[in-house]
Amino acid sequence: MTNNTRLPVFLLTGFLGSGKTTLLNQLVKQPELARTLIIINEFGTVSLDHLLVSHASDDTIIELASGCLCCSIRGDLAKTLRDIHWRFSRQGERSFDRVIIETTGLAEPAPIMHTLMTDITLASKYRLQGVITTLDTLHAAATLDRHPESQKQVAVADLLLLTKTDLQAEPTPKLAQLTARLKQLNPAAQIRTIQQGNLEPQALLSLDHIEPQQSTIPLRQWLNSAAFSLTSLSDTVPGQLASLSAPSTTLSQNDPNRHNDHIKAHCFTLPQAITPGRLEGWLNILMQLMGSNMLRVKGIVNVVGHSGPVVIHGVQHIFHPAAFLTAWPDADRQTRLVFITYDIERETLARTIETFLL
Ligand SMILES: Nc1nc2c(ncn2[C@@H]2O[C@H](COP(=O)(O)OP(=O)(O)OP(=O)(O)O)[C@@H](O)[C@H]2O)c(=O)[nH]1
Repeated sequence: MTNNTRLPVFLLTGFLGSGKTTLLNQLVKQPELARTLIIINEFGTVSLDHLLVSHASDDTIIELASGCLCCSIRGDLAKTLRDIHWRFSRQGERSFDRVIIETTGLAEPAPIMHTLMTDITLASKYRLQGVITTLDTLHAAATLDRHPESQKQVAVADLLLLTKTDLQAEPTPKLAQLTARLKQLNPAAQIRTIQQGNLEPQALLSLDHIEPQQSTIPLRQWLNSAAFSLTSLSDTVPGQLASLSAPSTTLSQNDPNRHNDHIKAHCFTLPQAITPGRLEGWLNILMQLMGSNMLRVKGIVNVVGHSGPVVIHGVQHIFHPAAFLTAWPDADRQTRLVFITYDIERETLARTIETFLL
């Protein structure tokens, strides 16, 4: 099925109390989002969030309680998504046009994304249009320090929303530091500040998480490798591994690297075309060796024998089918690979590239 026929799904994540429900409440009041089905997952036996979300028609809120979506009740989510097509139909007409899934504050988004990518029935009916992560500006720095889940929520986001900025009199150095840290963790994500959940629906509707071959977002913008290059160490030229091993930045007080975040963003540019066999072999090895720590991998690859770029995109050990585009968007034919990793250093990635890809 094409993008036009599959239903968009938005994943709303963010640490406990960071403003997910407040945002959802504002969004569902917007006419543009009227035909939205909401799935709320709460951890614990008594769930409250679904009571807090007001919606035009209450029967378009589904609550998945007593377990966390990313672990124990992923099957429930899959079943719910399979069933809602007929459950929410009136006289054969589906009564919703999109789905927003609000996760628990402690959920890791990647397993939920995998469910959407790997379940054949779901993948034929739904497409992930965006991952939105809320961060409470007052507590986000400490939360990122203490909770790897929070870092992972940032790493896979397309849109990062900094909430509760109204509680600070004016933009503070802390807010600037937080923004710099988020850019370090996920250079390609958009970052916005919001107050009391106010966000124009278009901010969601314009997201385009995957499938650049059908996307309205230009390829270069989708990859956004320029953002990675700005914040990562420096582009790698094969054969210069010695220089890669040396620390290349001096950490200052304001440097977001000083937090020792486990998550890092890396970008590699490779001038030469790559054979299909090597690309496949390298991807297999990469996934076998470090799949679970590869939070996000995206690439535009110059493959020998193809007139256009081959686009790769994976979340942890699961890759979307590669897309073979017919033409390059501009004269630049270089392969660009961007990674967001957990506890994987740049040198390690560089070595796999040099050894198995080149
Ligand atoms: N001042 C202020 N308060 C906010 C803002 N956003 C959310 N809050 C408040 O923060 C508290 C937590 O917000 P929620 O929207 O419930 O957060 P959540 O992420 O859904 O929380 P959990 O379901 O516990 O994970 C509530 O009391 C909200 O009213 C904001 O922008 N400004």
